[in-house]
Amino acid sequence: MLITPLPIAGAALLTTERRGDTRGSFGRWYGEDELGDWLGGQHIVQINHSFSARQGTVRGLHFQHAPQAELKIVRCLSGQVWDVFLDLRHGSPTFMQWHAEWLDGQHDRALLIPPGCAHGFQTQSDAVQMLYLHTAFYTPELEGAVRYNDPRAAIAWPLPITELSARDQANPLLSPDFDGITL
Ligand SMILES: Cc1cn([C@H]2C[C@H](O)[C@@H](COP(=O)(O)OP(=O)(O)O[C@H]3O[C@H](C)C(=O)[C@H](O)[C@H]3O)O2)c(=O)[nH]c1=O
Repeated sequence: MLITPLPIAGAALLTTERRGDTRGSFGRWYGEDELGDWLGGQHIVQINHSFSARQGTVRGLHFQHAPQAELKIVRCLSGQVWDVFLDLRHGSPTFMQWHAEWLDGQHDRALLIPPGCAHGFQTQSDAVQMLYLHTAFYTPELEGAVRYNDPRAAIAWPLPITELSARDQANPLLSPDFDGITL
């Protein structure tokens, strides 16, 4: 696994190998031993999957508050996404900065997103499947969100948005004096 640090502290692009043979291919996608300190002593406890039918769909941006703040590893299984995360950590040198990567089902790349960052993506094709590895259990009462068009985040979605959940449409805007979440 190649671990490439990203401009947001604690985030990385994970590139894994795909060993091909006459049957097809095999890849080791995750190894706690390979990630070591990047996991900060946390372990994967929940794995999720989503399917988005239509190009232009936006999901997010979501995060969980402490004590269920979670590290996420996200990978695209089919189709293509523009995957983005926003640093909400109080005191972080990259507070309120976002970073995005193109992920797709053909290239073995995944994003490691540290706790305290809100995550979202926009599909760039139809029929997108995403895999999410989480280090905390889903805890609705500790879920937080940033609205897709929050001017303080200024996320530059590549395409016009075609699908957005009612909940994500109604996500609150960050107050002008929001100075981050504590973990
Ligand atoms: C996350 C989650 C959700 N749910 C339920 C809650 C809703 O009834 C339904 C769909 O949830 P939601 O609308 O939050 O799904 P997305 O909008 O795709 O959000 C996800 O995608 C964005 C980009 C993320 O980063 C989050 O990991 C995740 O929240 O599944 C569960 O039952 N368990 C879970 O772990």
